[in-house]
Amino acid sequence: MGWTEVLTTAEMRALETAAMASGAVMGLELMERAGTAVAGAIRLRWPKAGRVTVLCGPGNNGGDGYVVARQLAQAGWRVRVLGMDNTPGPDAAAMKRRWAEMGGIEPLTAAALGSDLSDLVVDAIFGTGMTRPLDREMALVSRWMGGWTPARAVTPPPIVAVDAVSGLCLDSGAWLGGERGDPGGNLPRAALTVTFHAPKVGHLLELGPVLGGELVVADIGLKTTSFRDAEGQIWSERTLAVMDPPRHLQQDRGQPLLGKRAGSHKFDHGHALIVAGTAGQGGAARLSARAALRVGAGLVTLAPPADAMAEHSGPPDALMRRAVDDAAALSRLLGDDRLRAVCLGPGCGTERAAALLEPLLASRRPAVLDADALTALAGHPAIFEGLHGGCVLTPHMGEFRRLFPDLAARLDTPRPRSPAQESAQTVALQTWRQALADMRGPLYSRLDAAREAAARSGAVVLLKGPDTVIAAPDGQARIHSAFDVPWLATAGAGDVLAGIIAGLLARGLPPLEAVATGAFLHAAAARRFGPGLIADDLPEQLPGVFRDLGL
Ligand SMILES: NC(=O)C1=CN([C@@H]2O[C@H](COP(=O)(O)OP(=O)(O)OC[C@H]3O[C@@H](n4cnc5c(N)ncnc54)[C@H](O)[C@@H]3O)[C@@H](O)[C@H]2O)[C@@H](O)CC1
Ligand SMILES: [K+]
Repeated sequence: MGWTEVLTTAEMRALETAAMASGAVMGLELMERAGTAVAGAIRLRWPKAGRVTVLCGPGNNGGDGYVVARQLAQAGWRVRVLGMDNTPGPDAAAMKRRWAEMGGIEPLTAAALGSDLSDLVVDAIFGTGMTRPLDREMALVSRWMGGWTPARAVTPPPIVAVDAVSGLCLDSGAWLGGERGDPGGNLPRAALTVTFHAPKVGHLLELGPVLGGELVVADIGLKTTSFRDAEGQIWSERTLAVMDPPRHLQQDRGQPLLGKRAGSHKFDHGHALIVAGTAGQGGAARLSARAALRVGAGLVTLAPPADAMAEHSGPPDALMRRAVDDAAALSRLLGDDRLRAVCLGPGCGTERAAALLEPLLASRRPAVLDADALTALAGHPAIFEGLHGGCVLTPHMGEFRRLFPDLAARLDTPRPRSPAQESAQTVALQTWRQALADMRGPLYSRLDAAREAAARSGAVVLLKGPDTVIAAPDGQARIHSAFDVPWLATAGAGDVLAGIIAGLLARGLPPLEAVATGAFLHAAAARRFGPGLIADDLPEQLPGVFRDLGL
């Protein structure tokens, strides 16, 4: 499967609870499997047994650590364990006792680590239970893992994180207690993170991919536990991420999703209208139009005002042109229902965008609203009210901030857990709904923000970034993390993305699928070109991307 389910920490806890409640598995068994998976991943990558230091926290993450210690010792590693006194969970305490029969446990302090000479460090301090910033001592331990000691900077040994680098919020990918978006000095960077059952949201957003290194998702036998609530409903607020991109594009219930059928007509692939702006601003819309053509829309029409038409006379010749001067002209044009999708915003000018938004929204046509259209929406609440489920908003963080200032502000400020939420964690969870309503991550995430924005606007929202987040009004979401293509951050790349999505909407993809597929194709085009990319190169890479996908 190309799309992988991604869980919040609350969903993971609820899944574990459901599995145990069904009698399918016991907590101790899960912990043994989790620790075994980590030890196995280590032995695969470091086949020669060496010296390892395992840092064990107070909860089940620490419990996993004691299992890792035991298994590596049995495999011939020289194991040093540093742990905490307080291990209240019965499973973790049991694993700690089993390790204590084999070796010692030193107190987990930065001073104890100062002289450590191991080849590898296993970070099993905190995992999905991480709810607040590290205390002073653990912050020092964390800085040691990041290569800092009071005396000097050292090169730390490779770090293997159990579930996450301790300190990372697995719901948001932010560093708990740190400045949002700032990787800061001396944050530990793992060579390998082994997580269980499914990736967590925080592995894919913000600092998650930066600090986590290679991500291995280990099966611990929870796959048969269905993702349903107590009433038997499949939970609909699903988050999926592209982990294994190519395959999901090929088949959709047996039909080729992007391939074209032999004998089809150009109108079978839809007609996209790309609105352009006044003279001097046309490049952006032309990039969008070229992308819509390359992604396979049957017809693409560029619509500048009449006095800017001359500027748009150049290639590609496949592009049609039609002057649209005002709202009335757009209304008339949209009377042709073969025009299946519209792109409004790139190089459009805010005033023109505001004027054209009204007839566009009234037509209920699928539409990508980008750039100047987003600025226009932010300035006209009455127009914003007209957004509908066929609309796609593609803001970068600055535009998102203008459209949803309160949501952006919540992303800036760490939201502490309320005492009620903290205690809810200790209560046995009975239903998915209860679990998910009671518990949210300690930090508000980009996923939370995109979901709320989608629910509020009634449109599909794509929040741009190297960790692109996409949310639909019904709560479904997609994450497209593409930290490997930093050269995609180039002028005009957003215009191309808007055009790709418009082209896919014209081809009849439902909005959420058009947006998720568009984000994937956009990154794949950039990846295929490599460094040195300019936005003009992106549409030209799409045929190669399609060939690579076997379409
Ligand atoms: N949920 C599951 O299905 C499974 C969980 N397992 C492991 O269990 C872990 C989660 O275990 P826990 O829920 O016990 O949580 P953790 O082991 O992540 O954290 C332990 C406890 O530390 C406390 N804490 C949080 N932030 C702190 C801070 N800054 N300073 C001091 N204390 C802090 C919390 O009260 C938390 O319960 C996962 O990350 C994973 O490693 C695995 O054993 C396998 C299955
Ligand atoms: K950890």
